[in-house]
Amino acid sequence: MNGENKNVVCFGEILWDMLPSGKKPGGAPMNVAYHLNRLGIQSTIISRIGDDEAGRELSSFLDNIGLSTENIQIDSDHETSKVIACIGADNEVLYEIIAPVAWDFIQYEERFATLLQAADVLVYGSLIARNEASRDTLLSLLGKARYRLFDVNLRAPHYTPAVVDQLMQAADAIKLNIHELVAVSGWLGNRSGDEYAGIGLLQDYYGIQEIIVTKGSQGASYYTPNSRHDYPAVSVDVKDTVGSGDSFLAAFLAQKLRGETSDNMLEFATTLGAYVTTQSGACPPYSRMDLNRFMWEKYLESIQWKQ
Ligand SMILES: OC[C@H]1O[C@](O)(CO)[C@@H](O)[C@@H]1O
Repeated sequence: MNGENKNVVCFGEILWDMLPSGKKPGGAPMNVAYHLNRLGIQSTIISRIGDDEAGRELSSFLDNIGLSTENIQIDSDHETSKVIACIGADNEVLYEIIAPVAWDFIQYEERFATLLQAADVLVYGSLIARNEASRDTLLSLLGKARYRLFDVNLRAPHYTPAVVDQLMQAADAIKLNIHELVAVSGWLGNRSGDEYAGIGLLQDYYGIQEIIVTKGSQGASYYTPNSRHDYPAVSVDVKDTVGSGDSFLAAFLAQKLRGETSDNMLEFATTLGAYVTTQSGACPPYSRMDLNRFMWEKYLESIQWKQ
């Protein structure tokens, strides 16, 4: 299976990340659509921009990379989103996500439902649900999707446990980092902070079939009701970690849609996530050759090849 006939709809924010190195296109669902598209899986983003220069620039970015702007609404009352991203200790990124912005007001359109009926997967996150208007649209669309992948992506202070719970209820699969797992399973009573206890709780409470956990230097794990796969982290010289988790998710999904094994899904996801941290911003350009070279270098490092 080569994934040619598969297609994914991503719902949520599209924005400019204002980084110390300059402004870069971003927004978790847009980043996922970007990487899927680069990896040869047809994808589209449903979002909303302002009727302004920043919005027109985002539209041209999408046009240039071959992502459709057909499902990007234009808001005449709210500006295109900008996020101030600062890099803290240990390469941790701190996001100041200004509100309200155009993507807080995505309106339901009947054609989105048609789009979803033909899509293999709907990808969504929690940030888009901070405002009632986009949240209502998302909740309506969740009912139409064939398969729902929730990228938990908690961005304080833009979420509440009640809304995250609602989004969890709808999910067939979720991706979250270890801190998010501790937080979300903590709301359900997991006081130990233990990964396996947390996973068990989410599986039992929500009946979620697939859970992907990223754990920084501890690598990543993929859980189904009767299996668990682990993959170690790849060590890199980090430029910035913006969008690394989003590229991880896109690579994981691309492999899954191609019918690859769990180990291949995790391996490729970890590799692309690591590669993106060596570049600036969430959507760097790259070719198959760039990824091959990166994987090869990492392999040589792992066997401690010395010239
Ligand atoms: O979506 C919220 C923020 O998260 C990112 O997607 C990275 O994961 C940024 O591009 C964006 O500013």
